[in-house]
Amino acid sequence: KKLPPGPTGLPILGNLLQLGTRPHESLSEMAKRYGPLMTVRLGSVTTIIASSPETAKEILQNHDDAFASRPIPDSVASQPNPEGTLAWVPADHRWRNRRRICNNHLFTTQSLDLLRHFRHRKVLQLLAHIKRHCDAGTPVEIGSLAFGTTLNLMSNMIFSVDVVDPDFMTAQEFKELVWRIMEDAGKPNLSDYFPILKRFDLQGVRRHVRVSYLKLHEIFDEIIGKRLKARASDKITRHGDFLDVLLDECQLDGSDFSVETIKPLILDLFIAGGDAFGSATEWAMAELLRSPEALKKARRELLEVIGPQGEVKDSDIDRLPYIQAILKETLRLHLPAPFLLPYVAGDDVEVGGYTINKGSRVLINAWSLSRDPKYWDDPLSFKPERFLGSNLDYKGRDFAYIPFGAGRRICPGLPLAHRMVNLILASILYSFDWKLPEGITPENLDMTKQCGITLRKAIPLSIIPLIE
Ligand code: HEM
Repeated sequence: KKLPPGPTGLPILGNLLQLGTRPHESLSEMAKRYGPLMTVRLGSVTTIIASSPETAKEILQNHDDAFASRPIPDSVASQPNPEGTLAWVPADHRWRNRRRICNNHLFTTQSLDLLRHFRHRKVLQLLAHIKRHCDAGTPVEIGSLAFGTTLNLMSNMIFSVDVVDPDFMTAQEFKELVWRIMEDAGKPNLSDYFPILKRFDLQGVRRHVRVSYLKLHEIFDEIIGKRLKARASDKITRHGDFLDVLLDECQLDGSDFSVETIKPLILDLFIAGGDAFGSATEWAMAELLRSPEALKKARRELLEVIGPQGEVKDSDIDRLPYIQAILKETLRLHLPAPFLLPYVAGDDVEVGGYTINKGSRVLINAWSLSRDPKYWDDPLSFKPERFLGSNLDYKGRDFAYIPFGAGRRICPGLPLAHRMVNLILASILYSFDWKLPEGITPENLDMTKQCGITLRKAIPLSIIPLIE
C-alpha cells in the first residue's frame, strides 16, 4: 500500500513542531512540496491532509461513506454523555436521527420563516445597543456583540428564553462559559496527539474545560427541569420550541434520546453557531473598514433597496446581492473552520493512487483551497465583486470553496447562518456608518489571526458607529 508522501518527522513528535502557530498556513506550504494528498504524523497520529479541490471531492463526495465519522477531541469527551453530541459522533443511526431532527425542526425554510420575528427582534436589540455607543461616541466590539446576539437567537429557538442580557450589560455568564469552552477546546492538546497519554491530562485541559461544561449543563438542567415540571402539570405548556421537540423524542418508545443526552446536542448548537457568526461578522467589518469603496457600495445598495427610512428584514436579503457577496468573500478569506472538522477513515480507501489507511485522521485544508491561485484570480485581495453574477456559492458543490464543508457532514446550520449573518451585516451597515478609532488606519488595522476552535481575529475589532 502506497501512503501519500509527506515530510520526515522527528522521533516521537513526528511533524508536530512543523505545524507552528498557524497550521493551516504551514500545511499549505508543505503541500506545495509534497502534493495535494500528504501524510504527516502528529505525535502518534497519522494524519492525511487534502489540499486540492480534487482530493477534497474524492474524500467528501466520492468516498463519503468511508469518511463519515470524526475523532472526538479529548476536551469534548470531558463533558458528561459526550456520545450525545452531533458534531463529534460516528455517522451511525443515532447521528442520523439527530441530524434529521435538527434539519426538520430548526433549519427547514418553513421553520426558519416561522422564526423570522425572533431574528428581527434580536437584531433590533443589537441596533439599540449600538445606538447608545453611537450617541456616546464610544467604540463597540462588533464580533462579541454578534456572538451575544446569536446566543440569544439560538436560546430563543431552543428554549424560548434569552441567555444573555439583550442590553449586553449583565447576565454575561452564559456567553463567558461558551467562550471559555471554545478557548479550551481550541488549544493544541497533547492528549489528542498521543492518545496513550489521555488519562494523565498533562496540560489539564480536560479538568479545566469540564468545569465550564458542568456549569452549562447545570443551566440546562434548570431550564429543562422547569419545562418537565410544567409538562407534568395540567397547564398548557407547549412553547413550540426545539426543547419541546426533544422532550417529545425522549418519550418515544426505544428512543435514543434522554434528558441527559439532549444536553450535549444543545450545547453543540450553541458552540458551533455562536463563534462562527461572531467571527464572520467581525472579519466582514474589518475587511470593509480596510476597503472604503466596498463599504460605500454596500451602504449605497442598502439605501437603494430599503429606502431612507426603513428597516432591513430577512426577506430583503435576496434583493441584496452585494451584501451577500461580502459575506461570501469574507468566508473565502477568513473561514471560521480552516480544516472543516476532522474526519477519521472507517476503511482503507484508494485516493489518487494512494491508500488512506483505516483509522487515519483526515483534514481538508479548506483555507488553502479558497486561496489557491489556480482557482482564484488575485486570491489574497478582498473583492466581493468576484461573486456578483457568479453561480458560486457555499453549499458544498464547488470544492474550491467549502467554508461550510461538503458531503453528508456539511454544516446543518448553513441556512440559518446565511440568513442571520447577512441580516446582521445588512442591518448594522444600513443603520450606521462606521469608522476606526483614533490612530488606527485602514493600512495599519491588525488582521492577525488566532487559531483556536475557529480562526478568530487575534485583536478584537473595536469600531465606532456613526449616524450621518
Ligand atoms: C458562518 C457560520 C458557520 C460556518 C462558517 C460553519 C461552518 C461549519 C463547518 C466547516 C463544519 C464542518 C463541516 C465538515 O466537516 O464538512 C460545520 C459543522 C457543523 N455546524 Fe456549522 N458553521 C456555521 C454556523 C453554524 C450554525 C449557526 C449552527 C447551528 C445552529 C452550526 C452547527 C453545526 C453542526 C452541528 C456541525 C456538525 C455537523 C456534523 O458533524 O454532522 N453551524 N460548520
